[in-house]
Amino acid sequence: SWGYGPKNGPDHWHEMGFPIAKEGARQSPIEIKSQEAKYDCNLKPLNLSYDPASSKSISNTGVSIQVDFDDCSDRSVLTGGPLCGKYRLRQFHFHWGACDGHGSEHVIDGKNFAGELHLVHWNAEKYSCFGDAVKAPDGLAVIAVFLKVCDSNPALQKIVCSLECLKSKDSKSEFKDFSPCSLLPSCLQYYTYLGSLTTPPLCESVIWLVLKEPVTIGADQIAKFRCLEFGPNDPMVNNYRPPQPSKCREIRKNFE
Ligand SMILES: NS(=O)(=O)c1ccc(-n2ccn(-c3ccc(F)cc3F)c2=O)cc1
Ligand SMILES: [Zn+2]
Repeated sequence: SWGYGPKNGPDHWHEMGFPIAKEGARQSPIEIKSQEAKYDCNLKPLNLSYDPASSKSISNTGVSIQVDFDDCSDRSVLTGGPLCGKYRLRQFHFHWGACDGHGSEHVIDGKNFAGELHLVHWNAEKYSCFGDAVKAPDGLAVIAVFLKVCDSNPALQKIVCSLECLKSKDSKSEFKDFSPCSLLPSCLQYYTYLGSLTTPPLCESVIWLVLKEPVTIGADQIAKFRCLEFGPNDPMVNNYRPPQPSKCREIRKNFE
């Protein structure tokens, strides 16, 4: 099935059952040119209210490392920003490169970061389950946080320590009492645009919130991400989709 290799990677997804990859009007990620993003004074600050007790498990999905949350009630929610309604946190996961010079999905003024964290939320006010929300144009809201290789990040250490038992595809461990807001930068200024999931099924249902400020990850920490595997003897690296045509989409920012 689809992946990130030379035969099943992003350039092949359109011929692997996901024509939207080529034909879509709002595909993600995109390159963000900061000077072209329009400051919108009506954009509210992001309001995050996460309950650490709602974290459930961490798993190697075969394409990323993912922490899943209990989204049966409004325990971890995102409101504000450009959003109408309450978006429930379902999972977060990462994308990263084989080396520090690339690995992020969004690109800012031509700069690639070493990785990117995605916190995936769904509109629980309008839709009854994630599966319904993922098909709606306002169904999902994903916060993207760039990872910059610098000092070690204590907030990532619990994740990094759990990777040793998650090397293989479909491995899974319990992962309780983790506070996802510990992964966020102090400044929550953001860019926002309408886009899609960045992997199949590539649904055009995501309101993207790309934070301007990166967070750090230590060289030793990202090295452990690179020891994970897509499959046997197939190191999990470069699990990112490159920027897609902007197709004259408006990008807004909540800062001047
Ligand atoms: N990288 S990202 O844009 O944040 C991203 C990319 C892909 C997904 N993704 C993949 C499959 N699903 C999914 C899971 C359950 C479901 F019912 C429907 C889905 F599309 C999903 O949400 C979720 C997030
Ligand atoms: Zn992602």
